[in-house]
Amino acid sequence: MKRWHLAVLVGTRPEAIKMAPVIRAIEAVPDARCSLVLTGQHRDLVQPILDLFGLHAVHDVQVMREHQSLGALTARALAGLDAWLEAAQPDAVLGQGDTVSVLAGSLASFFRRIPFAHVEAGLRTQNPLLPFPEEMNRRLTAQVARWHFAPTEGARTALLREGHPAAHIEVTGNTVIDALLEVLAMPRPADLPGDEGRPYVLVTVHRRENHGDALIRITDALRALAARYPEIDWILPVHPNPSVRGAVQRFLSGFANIRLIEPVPYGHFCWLMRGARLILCDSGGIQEEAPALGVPVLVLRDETERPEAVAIGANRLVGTMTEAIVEGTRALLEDDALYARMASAGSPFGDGHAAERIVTRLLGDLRASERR
Ligand SMILES: CC(=O)N[C@@H]1[C@@H](OP(=O)(O)OP(=O)(O)OC[C@H]2O[C@@H](n3ccc(=O)[nH]c3=O)[C@H](O)[C@@H]2O)O[C@H](CO)[C@@H](O)[C@@H]1O
Repeated sequence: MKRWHLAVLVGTRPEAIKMAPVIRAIEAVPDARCSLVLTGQHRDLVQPILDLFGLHAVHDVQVMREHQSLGALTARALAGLDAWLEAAQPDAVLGQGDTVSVLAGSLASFFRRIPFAHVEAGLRTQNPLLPFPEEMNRRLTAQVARWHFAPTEGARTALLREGHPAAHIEVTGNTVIDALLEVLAMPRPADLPGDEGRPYVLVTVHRRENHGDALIRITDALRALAARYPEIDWILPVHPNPSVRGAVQRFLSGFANIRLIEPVPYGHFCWLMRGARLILCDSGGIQEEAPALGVPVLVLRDETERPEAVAIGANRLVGTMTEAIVEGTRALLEDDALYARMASAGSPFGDGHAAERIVTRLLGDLRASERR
């Protein structure tokens, strides 16, 4: 019996979270095996996720260098992945989302004539520059992908509009919901930052287009909110990116109820989200996870590629202007009816079985192509 060799590429924290269920699903199939390959884009944030889900990488391309440009990073990832693909010759490669790692991985696979499967395909803002460079990374990846695993009907529609064949698109739900449900089925960790019994708002910010002035306006809003609501803790796991860390530490240190903490391991973070009164963030994954937990999100961006959660009223775009953030947060904290509507709006990103659907479709097509 042929044993199908599938390679999964992972560069950053969100890719590790979203591909962990896919790797597990591949490993559960008797005639398939999985090689996990890291690019090393977020080494420190990825390893704890691999440990949490019991995963081991077979190779790390180690792409990161100090102060390198996006071009240099992409070139290093492309060359490193190409060398691994030449030696390993997998039957198909899977990559997720919109990072430089997925762009380099899809292109490297194309050059080696190995079919590429794009997980979380079809997210679009319609603005090629926002978010930068992710919107272009995912559009380019779609050009070379053989399979587009779309999380929602809206993502499928976006792919059809760009001319991708319907037969190559499958709506699966987002694998982040698989990962979230798996973590919440594990025992709750005892030592969570929000365990002191005080209500708290969770805040994360890291998007490149929010570095600089937008981040300063966001910190202004958080200081105003912390002063206005002293009974609430404002908990910020600070992203390791130096542009984020510098501004956050400079403008938010030294306030009694603003708690700057290190990034929280995913196994803890899911529970931290679940216990939050609300979440302010520019993160993509959190916009998907929080509605499944019934926690309202105010999105610190002007656009989102996740309009489904905004359309049903689970999330709201507040942008990055200080007043709008303060006002949006005030409304949610003080208007119980608005809060209840957002918290009970529902979860549009899947049922926790996305990974199974992806692996079933992919292996089905590979087996069928062998018979032909
Ligand atoms: C433009 C855009 O939207 N792109 C997204 C982007 O990523 P993102 O914006 O979702 O990235 P982050 O916010 O860094 O990660 C989020 C994850 O991290 C968990 N988390 C967070 C803080 C913490 O302290 N501990 C944690 O565990 C959290 O629960 C969540 O699951 O790239 C992905 C890859 O291609 C894409 O899929 C995805 O479209």
